[in-house]
Amino acid sequence: MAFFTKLKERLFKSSSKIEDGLDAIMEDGVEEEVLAAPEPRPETRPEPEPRREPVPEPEPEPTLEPAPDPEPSPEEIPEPPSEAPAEPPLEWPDQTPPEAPVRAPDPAPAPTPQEIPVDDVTSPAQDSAKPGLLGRLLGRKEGKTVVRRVLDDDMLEQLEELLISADMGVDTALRVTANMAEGRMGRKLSGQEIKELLAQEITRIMEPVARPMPIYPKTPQVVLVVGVNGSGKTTTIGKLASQFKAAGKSVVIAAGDTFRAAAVEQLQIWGERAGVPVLTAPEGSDPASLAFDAMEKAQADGADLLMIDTAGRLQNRADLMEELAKIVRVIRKKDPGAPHNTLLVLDATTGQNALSQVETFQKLADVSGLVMTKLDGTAKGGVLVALADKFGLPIHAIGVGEQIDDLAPFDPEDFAAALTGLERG
Ligand SMILES: Nc1nc2c(ncn2[C@@H]2O[C@H](COP(=O)(O)OP(=O)(O)OP(=O)(O)O)[C@@H](O)[C@H]2O)c(=O)[nH]1
Repeated sequence: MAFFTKLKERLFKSSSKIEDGLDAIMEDGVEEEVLAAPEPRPETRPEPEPRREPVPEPEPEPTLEPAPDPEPSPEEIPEPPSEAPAEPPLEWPDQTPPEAPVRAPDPAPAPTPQEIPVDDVTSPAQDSAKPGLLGRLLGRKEGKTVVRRVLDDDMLEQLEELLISADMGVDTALRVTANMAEGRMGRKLSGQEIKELLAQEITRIMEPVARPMPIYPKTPQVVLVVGVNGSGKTTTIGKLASQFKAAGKSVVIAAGDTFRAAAVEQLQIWGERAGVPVLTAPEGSDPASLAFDAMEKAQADGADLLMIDTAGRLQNRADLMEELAKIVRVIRKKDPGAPHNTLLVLDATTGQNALSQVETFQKLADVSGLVMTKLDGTAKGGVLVALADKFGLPIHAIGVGEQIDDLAPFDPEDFAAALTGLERG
């Protein structure tokens, strides 16, 4: 699926964080596996030689025998190609800020040089630049050996920490790992199996909330769009308007954040792009009055949808609550069932903060669904899982860029695969 590829590329910061973390967890616990397993190289040569000792010539010089090169004590096996001694582990954390992973197709965000070495370097050089303490083991992994690790308490704890660091939140991370472990403790799992299990759990949590915004037969359908400043309300309205228009719906937009001239201008630009009329009011005028006018126009024009932008000033919560309540009161004079949807737009880069925004806006308005923006370029995509787990609100769409077509329906399987770095056919 084309969008999956795009999503995976865009979500790379999140996915590579979890993916790299999973790789590190696997490699961290794999010692016993590798030691007990293949890689006979170093052993084969040395062994045969010592047997030459009992040769003939029981003459002098018995001392020469032990001297030769062999003597490969079996304990040394861990030393593969002597590339990366013990130092790289110390360097690795410095070079690798929290996010900058290895697979970085996206040039915009992290200006770090790690982006380039991506696929070109398939050699040990790349491996040794990976998670530090594993340098030695990685050399060995080159072969076709499947690395497995026993699922034990230690590993579960590492998984929990990884998911928490990926912004899934403590409760969700614990639940996810507990489910992953159920019936599997003590079993040896490969990295691929772990990714699959994790993706499966994430999909399970996300599936019930993956619902497109419902479209009702009654028109105009009024969509109130709320969210803090900068969360992406304007952009999302523009993208949604464009999609609805492309689907044959007629749309009207009301620029309800009348206190910010810049916000109104932005919305007008998006309206132009989408080919949708944008109703505005003088700066500082009553947003409810604009909403009322917009409602009249939408009804008069026979529009299918009216999208109302709102202010996002959380600093003055009481004012904002009153403002939103007034908008609702006023449009209900025209249609008692309005607004039919109240979309809360959340910025994924705020991570755990998104959770408190949902709580706050649920008190301010009757939130009916979420749109999560800026999933591109953030390592905090895991917060969606926490949101789904905690609130169960429908996620109607996700924003993965600033362009008009960078809004996609939320697909739980694609998302889970992208987040965990699971390859999908
Ligand atoms: N990368 C990325 N940027 C986004 C996305 N959605 C919105 N943005 C950017 O986020 C910034 C804020 O978006 P707006 O749509 O203006 O946010 P807003 O909530 O309307 O903000 P106010 O007008 O201040 O209330 C803009 O620079 C957008 O281009 C997204 O999905 N991905």
